[in-house]
Amino acid sequence: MAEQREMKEKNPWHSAVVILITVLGITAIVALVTTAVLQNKPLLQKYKYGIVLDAGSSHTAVYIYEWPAEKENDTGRVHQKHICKVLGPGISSYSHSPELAGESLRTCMKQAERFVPIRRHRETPLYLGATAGMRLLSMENQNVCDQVLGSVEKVLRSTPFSYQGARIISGQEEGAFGWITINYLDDRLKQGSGTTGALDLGGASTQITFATNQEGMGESAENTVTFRLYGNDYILYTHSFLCYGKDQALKKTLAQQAQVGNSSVLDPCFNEGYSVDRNYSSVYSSPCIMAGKPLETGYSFTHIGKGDASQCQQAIRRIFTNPGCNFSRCSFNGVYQPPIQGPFGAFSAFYFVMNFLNLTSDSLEGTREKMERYCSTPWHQIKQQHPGVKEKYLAEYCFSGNYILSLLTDGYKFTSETWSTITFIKKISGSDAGWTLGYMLNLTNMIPAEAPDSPPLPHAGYVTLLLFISLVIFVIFLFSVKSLWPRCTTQTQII
Ligand SMILES: O=P(O)(O)OP(=O)(O)OP(=O)(O)OC[C@H]1O[C@@H](n2cnc3c(O)ncnc32)[C@H](O)[C@@H]1O
Ligand SMILES: [Ca+2]
Repeated sequence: MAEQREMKEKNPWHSAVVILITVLGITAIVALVTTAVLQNKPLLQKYKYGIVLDAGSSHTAVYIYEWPAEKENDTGRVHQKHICKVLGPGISSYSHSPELAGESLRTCMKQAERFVPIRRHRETPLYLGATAGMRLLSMENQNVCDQVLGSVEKVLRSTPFSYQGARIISGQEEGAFGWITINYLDDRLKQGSGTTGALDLGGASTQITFATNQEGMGESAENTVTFRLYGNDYILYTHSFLCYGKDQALKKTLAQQAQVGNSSVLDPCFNEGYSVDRNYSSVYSSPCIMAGKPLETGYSFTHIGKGDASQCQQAIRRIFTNPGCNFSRCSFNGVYQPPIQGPFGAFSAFYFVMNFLNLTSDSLEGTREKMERYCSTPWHQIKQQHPGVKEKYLAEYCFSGNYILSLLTDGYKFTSETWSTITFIKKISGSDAGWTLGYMLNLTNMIPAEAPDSPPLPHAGYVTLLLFISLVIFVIFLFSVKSLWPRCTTQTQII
């Protein structure tokens, strides 16, 4: 017994010191890991905001974006918090009373004041970008165009936000920023791998933008945009076709079918049974249709639907001119276009129309067949089937679907094979596809040219490694203490 007590006394494993060291060791490891975890835990999230007004030809929309304050330069962090659609037409339609253009924005701007926390108002940048409607107005009457911009500027300056300017953006910017938006939202820019091309169909213009390799891009400098984003270089092909948005294309197609003096126009792009009286001046009231405009347009005509998709496409094909191509290859109107490189995201009216027609996942042949069927359905039946849909949109879907088919195939040269690379999209991760997000990211320098330095290990990996090393040290320590024990025991036995 005495021997045993002596052994226990001499056994360091049972001594108070060793127990204390063990407890301290475990406590130290727990403290170390807890500190590592807490150190990297995000602080209470603080958000920043940005507002962009998309002053389109058909309407204006106010987009409010939000992002975590400390993650500004991380891709995919900015998202759309709210969209407010301004009531009434686009600002370019206020040419007869420019001051009302600004007034039309007030309701949405009041809404924006509620969506952005008051303490952030002063620092929130506010931009307005106007697109094809204002480009056309500036061609028609620069003075009125300036008055409209002055009127929206006055109202935007009166808001509590940090007003950064209202301007007409170029077609190149519209295309390139649309491309940035969808690739940013898809989180493709940081990876530096494949990107998605952008197809945007507005009311007055349409844009095609895709990344391409350098070969051949020297052919047309005006169609080339280069970016360095997150350390990757991109060469983009982009073109904006003014007057080829769906409203202007409809006017062009109708003007080409109408002969002044005729009291009726039989239109294959409208359903049979459709019949509306129109004035010739409404058809020719656009700088897009100046050519061929008769001196006397004060007549009216009855616009009658005939409902024939293939005839409609023939009529549409005639609005794409073919003046000869001065480059190695062209899309239409003598515009350079390198071979298309998919995949593509097609948004705005591409989506509205194809979604309504239930054509977002059909083959090219399937799309043609469905269009034939839709156009040949009598107008009264179409109205019966879709009682909740705005009649103007409903009447135009036969034209719009055929226009999209023709623009993509006859215009941009998509084939049965490449058609399947197009995805019709409205939103990506809750944010609308369109040029506004890319525009704001660019103006606020939120996409750095070089990839930001990141720690060699992700946070979880860092904590795991720390835990592992601590455990190894602790185990080594225990073994070294234990290795003393038999020696002590032996000594005891000898004694
Ligand atoms: O880019 P620009 O050419 O300036 O024009 P926009 O910005 O005003 O054009 P949108 O993309 O907002 O809309 C494109 C067209 O789609 C129309 N549109 C909007 N919603 C629609 C819907 O649900 N169904 C059919 N057409 C729709 C709208 O009237 C325009 O003619
Ligand atoms: Ca637009």
